Amino acid sequence: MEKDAKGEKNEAPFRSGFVALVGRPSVGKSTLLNAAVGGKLAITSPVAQTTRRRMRAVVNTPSSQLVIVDTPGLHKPKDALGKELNKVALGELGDVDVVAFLVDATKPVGRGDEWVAKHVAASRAPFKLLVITKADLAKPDQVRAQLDAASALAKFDDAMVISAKEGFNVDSFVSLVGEHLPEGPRWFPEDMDCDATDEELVAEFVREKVLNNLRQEVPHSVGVICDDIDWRKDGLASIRATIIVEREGQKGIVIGKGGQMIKRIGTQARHDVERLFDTKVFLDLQVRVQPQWRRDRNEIRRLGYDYEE
Ligand SMILES: Nc1nc2c(ncn2[C@@H]2O[C@H](COP(=O)(O)OP(=O)(O)OP(=O)(O)O)[C@@H](O)[C@H]2O)c(=O)[nH]1
Repeated sequence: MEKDAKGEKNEAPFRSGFVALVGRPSVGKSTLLNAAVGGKLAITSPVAQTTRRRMRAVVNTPSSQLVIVDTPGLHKPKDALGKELNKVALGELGDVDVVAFLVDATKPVGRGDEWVAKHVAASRAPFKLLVITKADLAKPDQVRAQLDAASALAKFDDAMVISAKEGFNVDSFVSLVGEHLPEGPRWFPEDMDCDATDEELVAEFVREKVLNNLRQEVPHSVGVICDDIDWRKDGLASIRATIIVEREGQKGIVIGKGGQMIKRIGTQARHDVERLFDTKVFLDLQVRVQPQWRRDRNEIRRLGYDYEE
């Protein structure tokens, strides 16, 4: 907490948001992501279809929470599949708060970098950071030349040099990015030290939106289950989730007049889920009344809460 000239407390706002790491294959994206998290991936998705899905990790600091999304290495597409993969990686640039463009210190800046940089330049992300990686493998002159060459590829808001392998400037990367995220809440619990499944994350987002919109009316008697995530061939995700309440009256409140409330909850949750999964999402929300579900220990577990005997 900072104090201003009058000695009054001046609390800095908490910041949170999404960060995309982009760059050519093998530039060091995953290594940076791992180093930033400190070896412990709070949230990862090492599941099937890794080509379509990205790793994501949550980095917590006292003043910020970064949700970092790793992308498949970008390359000039040679075929339809390459195009498809690139589309996934590039889609990420559309809706993140920070884009970090990684350039390998040891490889001459080339047409591959240029090609990725063009997309970075076109991104709407409010903060674009140039990161020269693998500094431990390059001489200072080489790093400087690399900085100059890469800086000319697009308009960056800042630039830095790191070595994820040696931990050099990784903390600075985290704090610089953190400073440029929008004000916002901690999306994920700080002590979340286990992997969360995609289903759990979706349920968490939906539940958050229900609580945000209906703070007074539907207190803790609401649970959310994500019933199904269908990763479609076209890269989109079709998701079904159920909001569970204890009484009919609560169901009406969650649905709202003419379905307005459930629509609002769905839109807000979908937006978050799309940012997290980095793909277009269809989110189908149902509301189910299940009296006293909180007394059913299996149901509680199914809803993702710990049940203590
Ligand atoms: N010496 C050194 N090697 C590094 C550093 N960062 C990454 N590497 C190495 O570079 C190689 C590629 O690193 P990755 O992190 O897998 O690269 P990536 O960008 O995620 O690769 P793709 O998933 O193919 O796009 C690995 O062998 C890393 O060990 C670094 O700071 N220093």
